[in-house]
Amino acid sequence: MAVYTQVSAEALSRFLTRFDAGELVSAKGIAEGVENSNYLVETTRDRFILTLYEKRVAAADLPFFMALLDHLADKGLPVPPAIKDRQGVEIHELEGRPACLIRFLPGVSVSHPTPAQAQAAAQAMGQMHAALADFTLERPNALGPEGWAPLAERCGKDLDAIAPGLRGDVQKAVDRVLTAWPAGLPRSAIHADLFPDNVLMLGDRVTGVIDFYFACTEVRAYDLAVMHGAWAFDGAGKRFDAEIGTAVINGYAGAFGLSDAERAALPVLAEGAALRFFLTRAWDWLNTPADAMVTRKDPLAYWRRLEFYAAHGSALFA
Ligand SMILES: Nc1ncnc2c1ncn2[C@@H]1O[C@H](COP(=O)(O)OP(=O)(O)OP(=O)(O)O)[C@@H](O)[C@H]1O
Ligand SMILES: N[C@@H](CCO)C(=O)O
Repeated sequence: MAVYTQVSAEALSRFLTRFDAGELVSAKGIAEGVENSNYLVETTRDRFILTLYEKRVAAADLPFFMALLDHLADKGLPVPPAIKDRQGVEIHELEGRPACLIRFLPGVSVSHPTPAQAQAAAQAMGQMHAALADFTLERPNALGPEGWAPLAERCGKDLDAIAPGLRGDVQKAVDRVLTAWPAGLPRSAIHADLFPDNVLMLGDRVTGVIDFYFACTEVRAYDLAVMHGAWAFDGAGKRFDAEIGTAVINGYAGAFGLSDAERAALPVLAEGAALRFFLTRAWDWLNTPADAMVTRKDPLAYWRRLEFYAAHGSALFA
């Protein structure tokens, strides 16, 4: 579920009077997603997504995310910008939470992408990187390489409750990846979480790229590494799909380009990306009560990816 904050019909109707968005017809909580509260709102004019930002999104970061979305939408990319009210304001407060009314985009996220869909999504990432070349705002990556050792430390010995010996193995993996981490690759604003559930599609066409709330300034090719890990394995991280992996790399390289240095760094970037999702999932796993209404995501699914990249990474991206 992802409705942490209930919005009353009265409060929502009042909220909508700030916009030229029509009057409230219906509002339904959206079950997908785990980070924020999302509603599908129908008015007499249109459909919108209402998002109330919860624990992981800091209000201070919203201007960066909204500027990024405006920048991409202005360049014609299928991303959902926030709707401006009559005063031109995008970021509001509702029921005590920061809130935005967001453009609704058609499409559905595919749970088992085909190579053609993976290629189209990777092309969309390439187009996004091209459009971000002149985006000047910056946001540090709180879940980037400098954050991994402290996060592993905070998970601590409880990691061994996920799998025996995991804590020591994680420390070794963090050390290994940080030692090999590339210096000097081009940096840019990136999405940083381009999983299949964050891409809306109709057939093989990308109709929406959503959920920019981890977007940050980072090594640009790291975005591609995140995508590769998220798209080219089954959910459990047990089976690698080489055809999807190739479609992701070729889709991106065809749309934006991939330098030799970036390609050579992909094995370690992919290991780093796997580590990032392993660590945040492990933290959530250890700190979310088993009976919470939120589905915990399996950290080991990303540990398996990390092991796969460590074993096969250099052959994979050659
Ligand atoms: N602009 C949009 N247009 C259409 N549907 C959207 C839009 N934004 C979000 N959705 C729908 O709402 C769902 C949840 O959105 P989102 O993934 O942003 O939630 P979240 O809680 O921030 O997520 P996550 O757990 O993936 O980080 C999506 O799966 C999608 O179905
Ligand atoms: N994509 C992340 C969740 C945060 O968006 C994961 O699957 O662990």
